[in-house]
Amino acid sequence: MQIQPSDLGLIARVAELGKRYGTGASTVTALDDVSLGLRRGEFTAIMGPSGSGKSTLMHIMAGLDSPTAGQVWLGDTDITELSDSALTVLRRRRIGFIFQSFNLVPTLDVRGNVMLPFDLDGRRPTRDEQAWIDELLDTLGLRPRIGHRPHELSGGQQQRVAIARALATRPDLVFADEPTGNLDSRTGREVLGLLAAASARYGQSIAMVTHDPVAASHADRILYLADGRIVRDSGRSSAEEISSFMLSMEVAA
Ligand SMILES: Nc1ncnc2c1ncn2[C@@H]1O[C@H](COP(=O)(O)OP(=O)(O)OP(=O)(O)O)[C@@H](O)[C@H]1O
Repeated sequence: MQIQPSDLGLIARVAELGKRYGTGASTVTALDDVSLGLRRGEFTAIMGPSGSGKSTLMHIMAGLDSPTAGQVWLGDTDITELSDSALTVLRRRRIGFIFQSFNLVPTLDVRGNVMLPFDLDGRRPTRDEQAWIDELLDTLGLRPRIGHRPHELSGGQQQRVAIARALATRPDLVFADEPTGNLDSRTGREVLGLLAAASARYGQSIAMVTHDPVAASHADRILYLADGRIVRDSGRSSAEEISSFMLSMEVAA
C-alpha cells in the first residue's frame, strides 16, 4: 500500500517501516516494510502471534520507540523528525494510552488520575473539556469512587479510570495494549464495549493490540501481523472467524 502524507481521513500512518534489534548474526527483524494507515474514528485491532511485532509497531506509532527505516505520521506531523521534547509534548496532547497494567498513580485518587494529563501539561481543563470529563465519569460509573485511590478499586474500575484518563483530553488517537488482559471475561467485555462506544459515539480513533479473538471482534478493523509484516487487513469479524485465521497462521508458521 502506497501512502502519501496528504492522505485524508487517516489519523496516523506509517510507510515502509522497519525495525531491527541488535547487529550481525544476532539481528532480530521486528518489523519489515510495514505500510498502513489508521482511519479517523475507527477502532482497529492489531493481532498476531507472540513475537510478530505488535508491541513494536504500537510503540513506534506512539513515538515511544524509533524505527530503523521508514516514516511515521500522526496527522500531518512526521514524528520521526521531532526532537525528544517535542515528541513528549505531542504524546501528552494528542495520544492517550491504556495498558494491561492500568498504570495509575497509586497516591492519586480517581479525580487526580483522570486529571493527570492536564496537570502534566500545566493547565486546567476548559469549560467544554470539564463537561466532557464529567460525562466520562458518569458514563463509566466512576462518580461514586471519585475520592478513592487505585488500591481501593476493583480491576475493572481501575481500567475504567485508565480509560477516562486516556479519553479526557480528547486525543487524536488512543493506543490500548492488551487492555483486558488482567480482567475477568465479563469485566473485559464491559471495557471493550466502552472502547467500541467511544469510537462509534464520539468518533474516537483507537488502536488496540490484543491476542484475544473476542477482544478483536469488538473492533471495526483487524490488522494481522506475522514475522513483522502485515499479512491481512480485514473488516469487523466474529471471534470464530478471527480464531480460525489465527490458527491457520500458526499452522502455516
Ligand atoms: N528490545 C529488544 N531487543 C531485542 N529484540 C527485541 C526487543 N524488543 C522486541 N524484540 C524482538 O522483536 C520481535 C517483535 O517483538 P514484539 O514485542 O513487538 O512482538 P509482539 O507481537 O508484541 O509479541 P507478544 O505478543 O509476545 O507481546 C520479537 O522477536 C522480539 O523478541
